[in-house]
Amino acid sequence: MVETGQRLAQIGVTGLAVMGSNIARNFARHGHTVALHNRSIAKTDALIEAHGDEGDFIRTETMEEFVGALERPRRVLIMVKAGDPTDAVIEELANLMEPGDIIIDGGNSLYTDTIRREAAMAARNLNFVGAGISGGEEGALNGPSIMPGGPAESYESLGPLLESISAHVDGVPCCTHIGPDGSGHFVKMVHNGIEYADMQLIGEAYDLMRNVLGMEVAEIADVFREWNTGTLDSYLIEITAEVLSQVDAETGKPLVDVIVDAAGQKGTGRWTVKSALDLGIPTTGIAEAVFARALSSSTSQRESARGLVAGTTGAQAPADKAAFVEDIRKALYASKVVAYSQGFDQIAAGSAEYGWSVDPGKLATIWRGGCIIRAKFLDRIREAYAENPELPALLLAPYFRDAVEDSVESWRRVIVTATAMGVPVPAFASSLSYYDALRAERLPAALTQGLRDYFGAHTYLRVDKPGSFHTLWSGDRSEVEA
Ligand SMILES: NC(=O)C1=CN([C@@H]2O[C@H](COP(=O)(O)OP(=O)(O)OC[C@H]3O[C@@H](n4cnc5c(N)ncnc54)[C@H](OP(=O)(O)O)[C@@H]3O)[C@@H](O)[C@H]2O)C=CC1
Ligand SMILES: O=C(CO)[C@H](O)[C@H](O)COP(=O)(O)O
Repeated sequence: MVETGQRLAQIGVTGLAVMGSNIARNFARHGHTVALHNRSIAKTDALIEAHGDEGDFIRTETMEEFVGALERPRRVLIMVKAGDPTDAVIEELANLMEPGDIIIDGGNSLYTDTIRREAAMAARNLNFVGAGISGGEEGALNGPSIMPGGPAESYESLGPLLESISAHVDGVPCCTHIGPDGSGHFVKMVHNGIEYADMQLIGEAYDLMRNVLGMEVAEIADVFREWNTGTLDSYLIEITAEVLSQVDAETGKPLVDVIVDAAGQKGTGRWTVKSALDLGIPTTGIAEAVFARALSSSTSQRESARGLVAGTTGAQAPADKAAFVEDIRKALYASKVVAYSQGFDQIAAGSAEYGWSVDPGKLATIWRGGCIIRAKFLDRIREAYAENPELPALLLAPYFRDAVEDSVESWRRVIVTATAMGVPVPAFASSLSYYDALRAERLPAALTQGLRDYFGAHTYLRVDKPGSFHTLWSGDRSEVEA
């Protein structure tokens, strides 16, 4: 119990599972006094027991005690399960807080929930900050990437605190104010969507080496290790080499061979695709990644389909293994450019729809460190937006345009070979189709418009004159202006 005159905490953390406990330790290690709270006291005690000597923690049991342990304006970071649990904790806190206090939701909340919660809290004169936090367990402890939305005034009080615990790259904190209400959670959602695409592309590259080239897992791990020294240098490529190098102690097999091949998902990738559909942005790389996880988990259907004919008779693996590995690297890089380009398109569209004014260059800057998609690549994205803040698409920035043009022949060879050999490459293939569609002089959408006009009199535009037109399909087939 905290009594008057006792020391008060600069920040409180409620929800002390993987993320909350490590962020609380991170705050404490940076010299901040941290009030701790968890629904069940066991997690609070476990944290104090194991790490109580790392800094100044205030242990609390009840929400009343927790709120009472905070200096004013009170700042509370919620790190509990997204959805109903977050609403329950917000309500409990709001009933105990006073005007001007700040509630920060650091979980993976849906941005529309954040918009709703921010408005509800504002009506009670409380500041609500929806902050995307990325970095997993290790990032939470040693420096995550933090994407806070909410009122700009809240960032004045909160910014220095959050920046102090974030990752830093070239001395720059990986934390910046993103924009109003749901913007922080929106960009975190797209970050996770890109994470899905990145991981799917890595998976396809692995599968090609394994099932087209017949390489051993350890040898593939070495390829990823090598790739991590070049333009693909990133956290996910680095940990791919680690996971592929892991040997299962029980069987002596590569760990990847004893893990069930059904990918889970908690929702952020799916939300990204739903939002892309609503915004009309073709985020195809992320969509393929979400669908690939869903297909992998359709276990009984996959079981029933196992006997389907492959039709790969006569298909041969490329003779030059090293050359094909290089083709895969280039296909991976080009597909990754497409996924990021689409993700940034979606952020621009979301920002325009909700009036957030999200700065893509600032976002690329804070994604350079701390988060799961951190990569050397992000520095190039930051530079691209610094050179031209009005870029029509990331893919069209000179650096990325050159990189993709340099990769496109390899990209095609990889997809042709994969298709001939019956190895699925949904994200590689759809990314190349996106690239081809984007650069096409004419698209078959003209025929779609003709068909729509035929069956539904939906009208079409002409290339040679203004106005909307309709052909009298069931009459004399003359054209009328609509
Ligand atoms: N794990 C990760 O890598 C990342 C997670 N996130 C997000 O951060 C948040 C925390 O994630 P993580 O640390 O993995 O923990 P979990 O998502 O597993 O959530 C567990 C925590 O939520 C609490 N909780 C659950 N239901 C309630 C409730 N009804 N009322 C009060 N508390 C409740 C639990 O309390 P109790 O101990 O009493 O059960 C526990 O502290 C989530 O929103 C997650 O999506 C964000 C980035 C990365
Ligand atoms: O936010 C995260 C990383 O950035 C979390 O780890 C999240 O759980 C990842 O999503 P999923 O579980 O759907 O793969």
